[in-house]
Amino acid sequence: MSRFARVHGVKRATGAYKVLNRQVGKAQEAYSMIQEGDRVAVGISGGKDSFTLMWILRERLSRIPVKYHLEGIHIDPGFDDSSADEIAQYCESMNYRLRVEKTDFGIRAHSDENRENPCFLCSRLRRQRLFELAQEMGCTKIALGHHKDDLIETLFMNMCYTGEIATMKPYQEFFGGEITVIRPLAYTDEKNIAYFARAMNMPEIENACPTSGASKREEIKQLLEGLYKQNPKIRGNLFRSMSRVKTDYLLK
Ligand SMILES: Nc1ncnc2c1ncn2[C@@H]1O[C@H](COP(=O)(O)OP(=O)(O)OP(=O)(O)O)[C@@H](O)[C@H]1O
Repeated sequence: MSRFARVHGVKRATGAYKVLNRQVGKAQEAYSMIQEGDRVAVGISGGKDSFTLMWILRERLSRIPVKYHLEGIHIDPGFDDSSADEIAQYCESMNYRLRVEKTDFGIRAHSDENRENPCFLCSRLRRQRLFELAQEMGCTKIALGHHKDDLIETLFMNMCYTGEIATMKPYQEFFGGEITVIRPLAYTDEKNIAYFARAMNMPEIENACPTSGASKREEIKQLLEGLYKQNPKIRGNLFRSMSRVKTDYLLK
């Protein structure tokens, strides 16, 4: 355990820390996500996933031989002023570097001029800005806090709403490899992250988005939760199925 972990009182979360560390290590190994000298922009939303992501990337840095640089970026969707301030305060207290970018993406996505689903437009604008800022800051990798449950939900979202079989990749290159999105929590269950974040007293900063909690993704989440209650093996099987695709048994 690193000095960073001890200083931040990881003892209370030892079990969850061990699982988190093992699964992040496994993802890193499977995809060689971060290499020596990388400048990594970490997308910080104010929720448990991205705070846990920043924490574990920072903690590993003080323990593993590979050296890299972390830059937090928060894209403020413009609903209120207080959440960005709270995120900045927490990051400062943890000594994380953070850039806050004020935008009106959330407001625009919910205005009458937008004919799309607000979540689609908001996340597209946020992603574009995140890419631009990362490049401006000299980062070639962008780390996002998506976890195992997000990947399974995305598979279902794509099947149900776009008629495609696809998910988010743990390691995904863009613009011919100029920038790479990495998802170091891809092998980690949301439950473990939630337990870890609570035990570590990480703040969960209120999301002022009016669509939050009422999205299509939330419906899929509920559906999956129902399946997992019937048989807990289903989560693992669904996750594994994404890397065991029998294309010969699909339609043309
Ligand atoms: N406003 C934002 N600014 C920067 N990065 C963001 C922002 N919103 C989301 N992200 C990044 O995208 C990831 C997935 O976003 P999503 O909205 O699905 O969050 P989530 O599953 O609720 O996670 P979290 O607990 O981090 O909020 C986040 O973990 C974070 O890395």
